[in-house]
Amino acid sequence: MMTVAQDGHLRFVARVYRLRMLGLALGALAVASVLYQLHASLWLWATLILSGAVWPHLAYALSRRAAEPIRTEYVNLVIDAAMGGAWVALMQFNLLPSALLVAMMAMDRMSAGGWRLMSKSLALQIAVCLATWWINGFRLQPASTMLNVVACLPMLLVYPVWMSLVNYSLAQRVRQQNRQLDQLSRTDALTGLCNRNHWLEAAGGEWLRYQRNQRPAALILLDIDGFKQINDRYGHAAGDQLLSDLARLLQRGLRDVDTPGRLGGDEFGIVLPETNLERASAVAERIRLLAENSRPNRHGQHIPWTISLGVAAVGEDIQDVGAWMRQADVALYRAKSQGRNRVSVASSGRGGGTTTQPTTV
Ligand SMILES: Nc1nc2c(ncn2[C@@H]2O[C@H](COP(=O)(O)OP(=O)(O)OP(=O)(O)O)[C@@H](O)[C@H]2O)c(=O)[nH]1
Repeated sequence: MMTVAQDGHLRFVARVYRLRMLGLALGALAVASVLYQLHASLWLWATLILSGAVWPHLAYALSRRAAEPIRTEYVNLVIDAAMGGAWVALMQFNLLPSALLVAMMAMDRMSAGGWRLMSKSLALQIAVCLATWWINGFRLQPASTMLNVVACLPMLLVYPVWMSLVNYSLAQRVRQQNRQLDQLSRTDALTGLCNRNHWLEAAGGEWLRYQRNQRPAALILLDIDGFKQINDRYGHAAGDQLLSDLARLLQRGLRDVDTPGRLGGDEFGIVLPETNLERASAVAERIRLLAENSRPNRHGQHIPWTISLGVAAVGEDIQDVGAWMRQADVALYRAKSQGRNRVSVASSGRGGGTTTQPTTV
C-alpha cells in the first residue's frame, strides 16, 4: 500500500511532467523559429523533436519507477537545464528565445527546488552551453527577427500563467493541510472533543475574562464511575464506545458556547462561560441524568453506567486556572467518595461545598 509520503512524491512527479510537456512544447516552437532561419541540418530538427516529444515521457517513466522519485526528478530537472544550455548555443545566442529559455527554466527550477536546484542547474547549463558553442565553432547571431518574437509569444504568455496556477493550487493545498493539522493538534482522536491542552486554553480564556471584566464562568469536571470494571467486564472496545457516547451526550446537552473536552482516560471537563455556580450545578445535574438514563445495548449486552461531577465557579479567591481546576477536582473527589453518580459543588477555594444526591439510580 502506498504511504502518504509516496503519494505526495508521485503527485510532485506528475505535476513536473505536465509542466515539462507544456514548457518543452512551447520552448520547441521558439527554438524551431531560429533553426528555420539558420537552415539547420536534419539531425538538429530530429534532436528538437526528440527532446520536445520524447524526453518528457521518458523522464516521467524514470521518476515513477525510481526508488526515490523526487531525487530522480531533480536529476531530470538538471538534465532539462543542460539541454536548454545546448539549445541556446545551437540557436547561436539568438537573444529573445535564449533569454526566454533561460528565464523560464530558472523560474521552474527555483519553484521546484529553491536556490540549490536553481544554482546547480544554472552552472551545468552554462557549462553545456559553452561546450556546445565551442563544438559549434563559436557561431554568434544574437539578433532576433519578428518571426522569433512571434514564436516566443505563446511561451511568454501561457507558461507563466500556467505556472502561477500550479503554484496557487499548491499553496491552497498547503493552507488546507495546515488547517487540518491545527484541528488535529487540538482534538482528542477517540472522542472528537478538544484535547486537554486546548481545553485548558479555553478555561484560561474564561479566567482572564473574569480578571478583566468580572464575567462569571464555571468549570465542571466529570468522570465515569467504575470505568475500570466496565473495561474489564465488557472489553476495551466497549469502554472506548462508552467514552464516545459520553462525548456525544456532552455535545448534545450543552450550549454552543460551552467547551467540553477530554482531559485524559475517562475524565472530561466542561468550560461554561457566562454561567454562575447555581446554573452550572443545574447543567451538571442535567448531564448526570442524561448519562444515567442513556443505557446502551451493545451486542445484546446492557451496560449500566453513571458519572460523577464536580463544579466550581471562578471567583476572587482563584489565583489561576490551576487553582480553579483544583477546586472542581476536590468537588469531583467528594462526589466519588460520597457514593458516586452525583454532583458536588465547590463553595470556595478551600474545598468546602455541597453534594446533590442522585434522584434516580
Ligand atoms: N477503554 C478505554 N479505557 C481507558 C482509556 N483511557 C483510560 N482507560 C481506562 O480507564 C480506567 C480509569 O479508571 P480510574 O479512573 O482509575 O477509576 P474508575 O474505574 O473509573 O473508578 P472511579 O473513577 O473511582 O469511579 C483505567 O482502567 C484505564 O485503563 C481509553 O482510552 N479507553
